Formats: sequence, structure tokens, C-alpha cells
Amino acid sequence: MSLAPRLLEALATVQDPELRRPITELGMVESAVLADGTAHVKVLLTIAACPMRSTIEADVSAALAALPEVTEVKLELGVMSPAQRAELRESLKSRSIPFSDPSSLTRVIGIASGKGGVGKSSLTANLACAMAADGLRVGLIDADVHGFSIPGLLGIPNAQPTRVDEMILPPVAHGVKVISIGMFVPDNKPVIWRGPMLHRALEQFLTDVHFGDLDVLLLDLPPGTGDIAISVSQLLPGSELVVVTTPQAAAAQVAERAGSIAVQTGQKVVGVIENMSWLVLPDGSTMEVFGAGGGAELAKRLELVLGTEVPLLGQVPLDPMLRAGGDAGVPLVLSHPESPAAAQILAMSRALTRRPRGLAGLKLGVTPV
Ligand SMILES: Nc1ncnc2c1ncn2[C@@H]1O[C@H](COP(=O)(O)OP(=O)(O)OP(=O)(O)O)[C@@H](O)[C@H]1O
Repeated sequence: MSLAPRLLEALATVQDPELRRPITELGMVESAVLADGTAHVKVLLTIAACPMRSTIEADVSAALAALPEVTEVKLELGVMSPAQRAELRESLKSRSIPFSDPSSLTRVIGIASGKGGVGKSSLTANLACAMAADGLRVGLIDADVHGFSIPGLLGIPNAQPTRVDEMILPPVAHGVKVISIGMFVPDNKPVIWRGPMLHRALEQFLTDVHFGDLDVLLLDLPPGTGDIAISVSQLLPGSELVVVTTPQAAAAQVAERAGSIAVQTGQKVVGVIENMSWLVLPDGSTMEVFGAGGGAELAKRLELVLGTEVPLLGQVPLDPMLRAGGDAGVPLVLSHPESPAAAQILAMSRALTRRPRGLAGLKLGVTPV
């Protein structure tokens, strides 16, 4: 194996599109030789059917061609041997759940609701895209096993994760790394898994899916107070919760149950989102279709039950464009960021990600004298 330093420097600027690391670090560059202005380079793909083959090919050629001493690029693509793949897997994979390590800097936020249909998944998809558009590295786990809808909301209804042996690489949509139970269920069949299987599935997502370094990991939780909520708190003890409700008093009461599970799990409820708060009519007036006050009431009650501050993060109006954005797979915060509903979601995304983080469990790197 021969590796010319100047060529390696150029190749180090090329990232594997799925693993998001320089190809030089991933052991993908087998040889790189410069002879009479011609760069002869062999790059190894992780698997033969690599969906990113042409992207890698184009990026490598462009990076090499940019060197002044290179007049021609001769690129050969090969495939890693099982032993090379095993080495790569070892170098990438942590034995445990990376996000549950006390020194992890990833904020993990579960989005919960009392009942279905309050817009939890739509808001989760929009929040994830808002955070990614703000330059954060965002992962999203669709853990709503009975109603997985995140891939559709993000425009990748049929996306399949790439598998490198036992390692799973999540598809990326609008800059968000997404994994959904729906991606592992053939033909959109309903999932009838019970507690232990759900726990195992979530555990597998958290250990086997290679998200890489993330600033935020969002989880779209199933509505209610089911097994997944308990599993999340066990597998991700530092995770936080946001509770979504509509303004309706009855909905807020059901949501209170979902939020107060945090008393048992020890999770922090970082806020309430009220969705479908009002509808702006053509004459400019507003109509409170589902009543008023549910979000503020829920936040107040959760504060009492949990004994911690629970702010109402925002109120998102009904907006047909939000629904249409979900159907089209382009969330409203990306297609119409100026709309009042998107503006609310963008503000909430910033409020959630710019909070100072607690120092509990973090290594501060200082030694007492
Ligand atoms: N602010 C809004 N304005 C207009 N339509 C909305 C709004 N929020 C959600 N919707 C629509 O309401 C419906 C339910 O939303 P969504 O699927 O996100 O709810 P959910 O709480 O995740 O439900 P489930 O948990 O049952 O999957 C969808 O058709 C969605 O497009």
C-alpha cells in the first residue's frame, strides 16, 4: 500500500456521506500514488451496493483534481473485505449507548403527548429540521411504534438504512439523521410488539445505529404513558421530555398523565407545547377551534406535580400549510419559515437548544487543589 502525503491531504477533505467522517479516517483509501501528474487512487467502499457510490466517486475526483500538481485522476473503486469492515465497525461502534454516557454532550429530548392526533409527530419533524437548519447535528428516532410517520413527514417514506454488517447507517433527510421502526417493517404492516420487544428495538436503535456525534437527539414517542416511556428513561437516564397538547381542557388532562410519568422515571420535563391553538380566518380574526388555555394549564399542573419549573414553550396555530408540508415531506419551517406557525416552532427550537445545560455528570476537566 502506498499513500502519497499530498494526495492524502486532499482525500482527507472528502467525507463518507453516510458515516460523515473523512474517508482517510475510515480506512477507505487503499492506495494513492502520484506519477507524472496522474493521481492513481483506489478507494474501498464499505459494501458493493453502496448507495453513495457516485457521490464518493465525484467528491474524490474533485478533491484530487483541485491539487495543482495533478493533471489527471485515475480512480478505482473497490470493496472492503469482511476483515476491513470488521475493523471499521470496531472503530466506529461503541459497546454501549453513547447518549447515556454521563459525559455525552448530546441533548436527548423525547416528545410526548397524552393522546394521538395532537400534532406531536408533525412538530417533532419541524423541530428537528429547524435545529438542523440552525447548524446543529440532529438525530431523530421515530419511536412511535404504532403510528410511525416521521419518514413520510420528512419526505423519505421508503428510505432504507444502509447496513454495514450489524451496523446501521441512518438515512439523512433535510440534514436530519432519521431512523424509524417503520424502516424495519415490511409493507407498512402494523406493529404489534409488546413491552420487551419494544425495549429491545429501542435499545438496538440506540446501540447499533451509527448516528455519530450529535448535538441533539429527538425521540418521537408514542402517545400515552406506555412501555416506551419507561424504556426511554431506563436506556437514556439523562433524557428530557417535552409534552404536546391541544388547548382543549380534556386533552390537557390526558397529557398531564404523560408528563407526570416523569415523577417515576426521574426525567425532567423541559416544557409544554400547545398545538392547534387557533385558526386565523380570512377576515384576519382568530377562531379558537379547540378552546383555549390547555397548554398554560398543563404547564401549571406539571409544575405542581413535578415540583420543577415547566414553561409553556409556545403556541402553534392551526395552519393548512403545516399539514400540506407534512404530506409533501417538506416541513413548514423549511418551506415557509416566515409563517406564524413556523416562526413559533423556530423560536421553540432555539429555546430548547440554547438552554444552558446542567453540569451534573459532566467532566469539567479541573482538579481541585
Ligand atoms: N398546527 C397544525 N395545523 C394544521 N394541521 C396540523 C397542525 N398540527 C398537526 N396537524 C395535522 O394534524 C394531523 C395529526 O398530526 P400528527 O400526525 O403530527 O399527530 P400525532 O400527535 O403525532 O399523532 P399520532 O401520535 O397519532 O401519530 C396531521 O394530519 C397533521 O398534518
